Amino acid sequence: MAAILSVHDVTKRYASGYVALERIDLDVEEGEIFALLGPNGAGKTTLISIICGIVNASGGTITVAGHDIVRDYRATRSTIGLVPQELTTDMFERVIDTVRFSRGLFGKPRDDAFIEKILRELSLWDKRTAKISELSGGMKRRVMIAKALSHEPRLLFLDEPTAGVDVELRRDMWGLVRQLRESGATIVLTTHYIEEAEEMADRVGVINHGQLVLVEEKTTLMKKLGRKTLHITLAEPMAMIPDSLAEWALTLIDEGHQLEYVFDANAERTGVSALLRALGDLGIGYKDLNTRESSLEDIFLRLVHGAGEEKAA
Ligand SMILES: Nc1ncnc2c1ncn2[C@@H]1O[C@H](COP(=O)(O)OP(=O)(O)OP(=O)(O)O)[C@@H](O)[C@H]1O
Repeated sequence: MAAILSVHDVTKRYASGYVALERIDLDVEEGEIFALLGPNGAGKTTLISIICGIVNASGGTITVAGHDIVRDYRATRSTIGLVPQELTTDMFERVIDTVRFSRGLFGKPRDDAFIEKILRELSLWDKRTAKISELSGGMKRRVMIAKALSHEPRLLFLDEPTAGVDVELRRDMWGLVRQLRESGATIVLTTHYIEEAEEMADRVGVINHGQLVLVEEKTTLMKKLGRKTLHITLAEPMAMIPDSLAEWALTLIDEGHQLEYVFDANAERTGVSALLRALGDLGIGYKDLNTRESSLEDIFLRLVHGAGEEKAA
């Protein structure tokens, strides 16, 4: 598949001297959902703002659908839709007017049938004459999406689409994003909710301290870096872990009632059976065993805290 977005060697140094992005290289393919994951302040919004022409890069080049974002500014802008983190729309305007106006801003001819289609898809049609100030938070967000879609962009950026929304609305939003992709759009979303990336993305990029530390297919990432955690519920609580079990680097949890062992699920030898034998030799009884796959969250935390760097290489 062809890249609709190519970011090459992009750096951003703010006037304060702060380096928010360092030599970012990234290709996003047409039709995918790409999640840019990172903690607060990692540089996600800065990167999106540069691609959308709101912030200037200090170095590097970016093309959108083959157009250089600086040289072919207009062509780029009409290819991109941006749903910013903050609601930035006139609260006293009516839903349909603000969406129509957004389309006009891109020089697109008025198309009532198209506006009706997006308002219906976003369940906003019944609210089309309501003032934005009268809508719920979730509906306001949908208006922002309708505005971003009004000029038929091929590449849609969603900056923290579900920050501060409740669980139900978050699920609705996920459904909506999938629907948008089915209609042919490429979607780049930023999030610091790992669950969101896990749920939706085809590929995940992890950004930390202005550096893209990893870009990977989500399923490959979870397999490659996947760990399993074994919980052993002890017959009798334990005060401390015997020295002879040091090689398994166990953790005593649940006030001494459980031992936790983290292992590489893909390894030839996981160490599980040797551990169970060692427990038997020491006369340590157990009542239950339970294993769980590491989630993207575990992987992310390891990466962001540095421990996963060698695995990301
Ligand atoms: N105009 C600016 N001048 C100086 N520093 C800035 C400016 N804008 C952002 N920064 C800094 O750049 C870093 C990256 O900010 P950015 O908003 O891109 O992060 P983010 O990953 O989107 O975080 P969040 O999830 O909190 O939105 C932060 O340390 C921020 O303080």
